[in-house]
Amino acid sequence: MAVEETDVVVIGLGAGGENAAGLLADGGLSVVAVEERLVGGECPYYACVPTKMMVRAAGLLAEARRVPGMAGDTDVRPAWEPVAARIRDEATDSWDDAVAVERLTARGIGFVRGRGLLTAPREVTVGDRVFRARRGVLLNTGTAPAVPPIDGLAGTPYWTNREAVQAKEAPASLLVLGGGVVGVEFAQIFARFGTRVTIVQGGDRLLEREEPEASALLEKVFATEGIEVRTGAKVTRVGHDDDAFTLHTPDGTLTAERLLVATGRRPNLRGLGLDAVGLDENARALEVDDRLRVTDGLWAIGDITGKGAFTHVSMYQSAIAARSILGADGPAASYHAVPRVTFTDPEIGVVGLTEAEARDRGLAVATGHAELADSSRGWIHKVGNEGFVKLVEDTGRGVLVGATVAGPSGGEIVAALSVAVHAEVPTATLRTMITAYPTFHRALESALADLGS
Ligand SMILES: Cc1cc2nc3c(=O)[nH]c(=O)nc-3n(C[C@H](O)[C@H](O)[C@H](O)COP(=O)(O)OP(=O)(O)OC[C@H]3O[C@@H](n4cnc5c(N)ncnc54)[C@H](O)[C@@H]3O)c2cc1C
Ligand SMILES: NC(=O)c1ccc[n+]([C@@H]2O[C@H](COP(=O)([O-])OP(=O)(O)OC[C@H]3O[C@@H](n4cnc5c(N)ncnc54)[C@H](O)[C@@H]3O)[C@@H](O)[C@H]2O)c1
Repeated sequence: MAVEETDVVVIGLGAGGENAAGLLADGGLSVVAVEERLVGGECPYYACVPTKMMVRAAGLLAEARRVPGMAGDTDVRPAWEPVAARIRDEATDSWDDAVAVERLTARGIGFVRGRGLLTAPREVTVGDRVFRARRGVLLNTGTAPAVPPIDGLAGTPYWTNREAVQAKEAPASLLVLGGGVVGVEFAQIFARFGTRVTIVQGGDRLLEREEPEASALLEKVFATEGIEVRTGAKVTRVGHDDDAFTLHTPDGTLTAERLLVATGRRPNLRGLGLDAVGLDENARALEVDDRLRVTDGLWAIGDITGKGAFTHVSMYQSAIAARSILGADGPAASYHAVPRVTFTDPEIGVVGLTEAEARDRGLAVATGHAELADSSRGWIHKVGNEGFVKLVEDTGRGVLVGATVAGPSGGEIVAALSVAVHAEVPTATLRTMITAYPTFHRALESALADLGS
């Protein structure tokens, strides 16, 4: 078998892999890009983009339902068809990546559809082709839904995010297994389209990685929207017949037309040939240095690095990895100010550390809190004004190390605090800032005033 020579092989074209392949080609290197499914990965076809189209549609319904008592009357009759059509036609091209492939090849990148396998250092095999990468290999293989080994679940037509974004109609009822980000976003979307939703969460609260105040707020809002939340739940068995799924728990059974499994992700590391380069394919994540290097001639970016499973992290890392592969200088990767947004209503925008994480690191911590409803804008906004600002200060250094903004546009407002955490702006300086009246972000002033009190 003839070995094909190239400078770099990229295995897996998630958001970061696609971007890095382009940067490397622009930098003058020959690049072979290997993707077994769809170029662009999870985000454009099964995750961020289609789910945020759903969030937008569900938000329109919620706003229309808020009209009575504020601005007249509405008669809201949800229809899923425009949502499904938009995802099919505008977002995913019927889950076809021809345009994305064309974008790659137009930049001179060699595209190979297939499963990439590391067969030796700097060597990748795809089917019957073998590539030797002079500079090295970049891995961006991402994650797949993790499905728990619950008795009876395998073999049933349960949904993961991949089937849920292809829904042709909103089901009459839906059980959501898992109350993390995926679970809560889909739960509220479908509930707003009339689906009777129950979240069955193993952890003791929703969004257990975020501030407990955010979990409590979501649980309160979900209750008002008719979404049932069962926390601390243990599902022992899953049943399915033509009409329904049944979850068996020690407290009884739950039944619904559809079941969405949203219990986390598993990294696509198994079967990648990591043992051929002396690495453990059973690891939760690949250990990378601050240039995204795993070992000599091997780089990794995206969800498989365990630095935050978000598209913006994958993109951020792709630029650093590409620079490293090109031998160019530039800032090293730093993760002290990773932002993330749970696109529920209220949105939960977060940056950096939660209070618990800051305390676990042994920092001297002060927190500041303000309710959005108590701000002038929150009071004016009235219906749908639930939310808060929570700041986490490292009092030793006098800087914010984390913040949460929950509420209308929480994911946008938190950007101001991302700047503060990223640039380590002294809280004393933040307190001298002028915030426009009457904006939601004026609540930042109140939260700053509350710090340590
Ligand atoms: C429902 C949902 C909603 C989300 N919403 C958001 C959001 O709003 N904002 C946000 O920032 N993040 C969101 N995320 C997370 C986001 O989707 C991921 O962080 C993002 O896709 C980045 O992943 P990645 O770059 O690691 O690779 P991925 O997108 O996972 O892509 C990896 C690619 O590698 C390919 N591959 C794997 N193994 C091989 C192999 N051996 N050979 C060839 N190809 C291979 C796969 O087919 C895949 O195309 C969401 C996730 C889910 C599940
Ligand atoms: N808006 C966004 O940026 C966005 C949206 C969706 C997903 N994501 C990314 O995708 C990642 C994965 O999200 P996710 O929600 O799938 O995972 P997750 O790890 O955030 O949450 C999974 C939840 O499922 C629960 N769980 C696990 N096993 C269970 C079981 N057997 N029964 C009941 N509950 C169980 C856990 O307690 C946990 O709370 C996120 O961490 C995030 O990085 C981001």
